[in-house]
Amino acid sequence: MILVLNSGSSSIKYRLVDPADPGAGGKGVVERIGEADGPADHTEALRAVFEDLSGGTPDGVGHRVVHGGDRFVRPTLLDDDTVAAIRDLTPLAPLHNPGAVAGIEAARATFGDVPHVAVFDTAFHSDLPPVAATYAIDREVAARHGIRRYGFHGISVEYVAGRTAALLDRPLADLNLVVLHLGNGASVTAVHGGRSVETSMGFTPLEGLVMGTRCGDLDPALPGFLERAGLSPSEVDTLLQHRSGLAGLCGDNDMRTVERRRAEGDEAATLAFDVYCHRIRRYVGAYHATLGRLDAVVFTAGIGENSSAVRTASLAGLEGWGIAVDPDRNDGRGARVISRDDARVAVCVVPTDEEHAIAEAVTGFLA
Ligand SMILES: Nc1ncnc2c1ncn2[C@@H]1O[C@H](COP(=O)(O)OP(=O)(O)O)[C@@H](O)[C@H]1O
Ligand SMILES: CC(=O)OP(=O)(O)O
Ligand SMILES: [Mg+2]
Repeated sequence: MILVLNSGSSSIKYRLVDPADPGAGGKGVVERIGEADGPADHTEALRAVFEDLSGGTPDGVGHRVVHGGDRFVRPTLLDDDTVAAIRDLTPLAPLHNPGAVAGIEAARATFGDVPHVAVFDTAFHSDLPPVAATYAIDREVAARHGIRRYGFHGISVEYVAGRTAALLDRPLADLNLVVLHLGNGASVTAVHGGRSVETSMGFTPLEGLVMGTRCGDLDPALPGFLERAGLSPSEVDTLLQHRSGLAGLCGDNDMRTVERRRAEGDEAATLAFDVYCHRIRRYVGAYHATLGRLDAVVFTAGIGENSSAVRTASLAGLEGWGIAVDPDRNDGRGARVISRDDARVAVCVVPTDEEHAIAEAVTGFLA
């Protein structure tokens, strides 16, 4: 059994995976770490996970780590040195890496005798073509600080690309895909023959699509403008990471609530929904151009898998590009093709499973 941990700043999602039997094993989430009614810290949270797993010791532990920087481009066995290196990457992923490090340290203290393996969101994008990875800024400044596009959600996107090939019954090597991972964080990736060739998140997971609380793309002059207007750098960070996106536009970061309010005619929620979908459509068009030929648009993660309204609105008006969603198929469930039979480009819904992908990676490190 492999224990997979997806540690956030205030929660630990966990899953016990039997690689030989994907249906088996328990899972759960411990939330509100550090709050009055929750566990005091990640170690105490892991104790609750441990109890829930009724005391069994896993054969290995897999950890999702969002930012691997330049150093980590494949699943990596953890020791004191690699944990320190992951901690050093915190400034690049302030929302994500601290929780991962806390989870890793607590888990290594709890399960000291088994291999711990970090699996990175950035790894799948590590060989992005230079034209897609390079920001047009002074090369020396960029080199000094390691400034380039890293890309994220790679564990999910790689897994979903493989599943899409199976769903379409075509070799992944032959497919050009646009994969939309729409969860709390949201990104879009162009996948050519199983490799990431363009992706919307960049140096950090803030760039690109509109997200639950993150702004995505904006004029790079804005942070400097806001600082000159009196906000501190950390206030600007908080604004763009936590008080933007759907939450900034309408006060709600949960797409279910946004959709309900929109159905009731709420103007702020309607604009938030429209801005969210407009941004997606723009990226689908841009990545179609990057790929030249497009075989499938793929929706995954919480919003991508569950919101038929987002899928419809994001792809509306693209019939001339060979993209047309069938309303009945769109309303169905599970992994499926939702495009019309006469459309040139397949549109797919493919549930992601980051924990399964991480468990598979850990298996390679077991004796
Ligand atoms: N039925 C649904 N309709 C619309 N949005 C949904 C639905 N179910 C879940 N979501 C949305 O999915 C998002 C969370 O996605 P998820 O992939 O679980 O995020 P993460 O793993 O990044 O925490 C939330 O915005 C939530 O509102
Ligand atoms: C990288 C990222 O944004 O992850 P999440 O969607 O889990 O917040
Ligand atoms: Mg997620």
